[in-house]
Amino acid sequence: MELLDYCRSLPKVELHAHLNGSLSDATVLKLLSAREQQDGDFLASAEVTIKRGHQRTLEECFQVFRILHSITDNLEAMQTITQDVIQEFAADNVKYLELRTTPKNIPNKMTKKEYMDTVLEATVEAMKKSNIRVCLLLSIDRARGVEDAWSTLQLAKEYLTHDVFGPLVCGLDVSGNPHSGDLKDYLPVLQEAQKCGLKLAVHLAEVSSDTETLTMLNSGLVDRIGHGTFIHPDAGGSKELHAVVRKQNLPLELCISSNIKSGTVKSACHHHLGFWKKENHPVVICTDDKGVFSTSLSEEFYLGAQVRTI
Ligand SMILES: CNc1ncnc2c1ncn2[C@@H]1O[C@H](COP(=O)(O)O)[C@@H](O)[C@H]1O
Ligand SMILES: [Zn+2]
Repeated sequence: MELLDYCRSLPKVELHAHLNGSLSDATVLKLLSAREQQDGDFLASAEVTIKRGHQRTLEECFQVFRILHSITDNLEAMQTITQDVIQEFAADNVKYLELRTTPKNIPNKMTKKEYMDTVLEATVEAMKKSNIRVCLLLSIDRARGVEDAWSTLQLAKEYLTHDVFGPLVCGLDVSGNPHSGDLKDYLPVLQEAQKCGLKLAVHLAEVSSDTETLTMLNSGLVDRIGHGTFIHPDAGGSKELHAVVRKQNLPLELCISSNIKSGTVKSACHHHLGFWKKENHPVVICTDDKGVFSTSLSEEFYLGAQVRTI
């Protein structure tokens, strides 16, 4: 059996997938045609996704998210994308999926609660149709400010006691452009989240940022690290930083295509998966944004097999 087919045949777990970043070309086209903007001044899906061998800077990736958000700015679109994305992961033989998304308030269109209710309802429906278990992380976008983070936490807390949605909400994610804001400003929100029993997955060291990363890790609030690209000494991380991650034995969510296509890692064989595997450190291979980076979890497993651990 070909390696890629073998990767497809494996039952898989996906722990790091942003909902709006996971839109397939088919879903983007569906949304565009629903808006009848297909041949207007709107971007075609081919300009949204980053195909094999192509690259964008992280800044350019964040411009892509803005485009995607402009076509998912209503409840109908949110229902469509949630169902499509879950169904696509299920078709890739993903059996357990943790989806993360940033609740958004769009004046006259949806409140953050309506946004999340719609995502959760669509998740329940999608699970009935496919053989997949899905949980949700509510994302805090570090570019949206601390006030916005408090309101997202408040929403997450309300779900914890909800009969149907409660068991689906497993924690918070902290993401967003790593060049925006300072994560230490979010510590009070995250402390409160931890007190409420919410697990915390935090994007850390996606770009070189030793001081911020150490502050977050020393807070004892982080349950899983997203990316951690610049933690290990070979990537310029300090010995202290490496030692803290080892001591806390914090799992790393690794997204190979995302890092290569956004230019923070040179190639699959240079990926830090190799370093952490060699240390026998807990890692999980994930997609990050399967739509934007034009990938699937099976393809990420395939790339992972090319990472050298010598
Ligand atoms: C490429 N590496 C990354 N680094 C940091 N944050 C990222 C990201 N990829 C995605 N996001 C975060 O996820 C949002 C899109 O999904 P949702 O609208 O929440 O469903 C982006 O706006 C960003 O905040
Ligand atoms: Zn991410």
